[in-house]
Amino acid sequence: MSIILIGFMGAGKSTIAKRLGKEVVDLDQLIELRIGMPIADFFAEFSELEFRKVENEIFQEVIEKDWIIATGGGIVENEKNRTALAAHSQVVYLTSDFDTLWQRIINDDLTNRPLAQDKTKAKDLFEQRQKYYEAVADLVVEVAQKSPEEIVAEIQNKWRNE
Ligand SMILES: Nc1ncnc2c1ncn2[C@@H]1O[C@H](COP(=O)(O)OP(=O)(O)O)[C@@H](O)[C@H]1O
Ligand SMILES: O=C(O)C1=C[C@@H](OP(=O)(O)O)[C@@H](O)[C@H](O)C1
Ligand SMILES: [Mg+2]
Repeated sequence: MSIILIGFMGAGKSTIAKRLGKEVVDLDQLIELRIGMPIADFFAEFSELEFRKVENEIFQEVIEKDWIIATGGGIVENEKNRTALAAHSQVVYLTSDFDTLWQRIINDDLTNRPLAQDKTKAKDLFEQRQKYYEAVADLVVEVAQKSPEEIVAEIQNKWRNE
């Protein structure tokens, strides 16, 4: 089994996953390939519900493979996904306080997050999801004030000797 990264928007899932090994997939990138447009455009043209259908379908496909997976922050909203994550043994929850994540989100010029347009709504989402992340995590890594390299080392050390 390989590592699956979960956590709220801005936690560093996409950044860290690509540093953890060679067989890495970013679920959002696979989704954009499948839908043929940026996620933000898909939300606007169709709906979040339609996005979740694609996200859940692709997640169930990739979790069967032995790839390092960077999920999207909302993967835990679906119960079937949570069940699959709970059955997995290397789920890493990248966590931090909301303000740290919000600063990263607003400073991120490369990714347009449709669910991060309103700080109050994003904070509500952050609070609603904590219990789901915590319930399926095999390792919880605080990411504030740590470099990507430090976070990668912390994750690799967890399973190095097992
Ligand atoms: N350890 C870190 N320290 C500082 N900035 C980071 C760190 N990890 C990621 N970032 C930055 O935070 C933003 C979100 O990172 P990203 O990997 O897209 O997060 P996620 O996939 O969890 O939404 C990006 O601008 C990225 O460069
Ligand atoms: O939290 C969410 O619901 C989402 C997070 C995004 O991924 P990142 O967490 O990698 O930004 C992306 O899947 C989409 O915008 C929805
Ligand atoms: Mg990401």
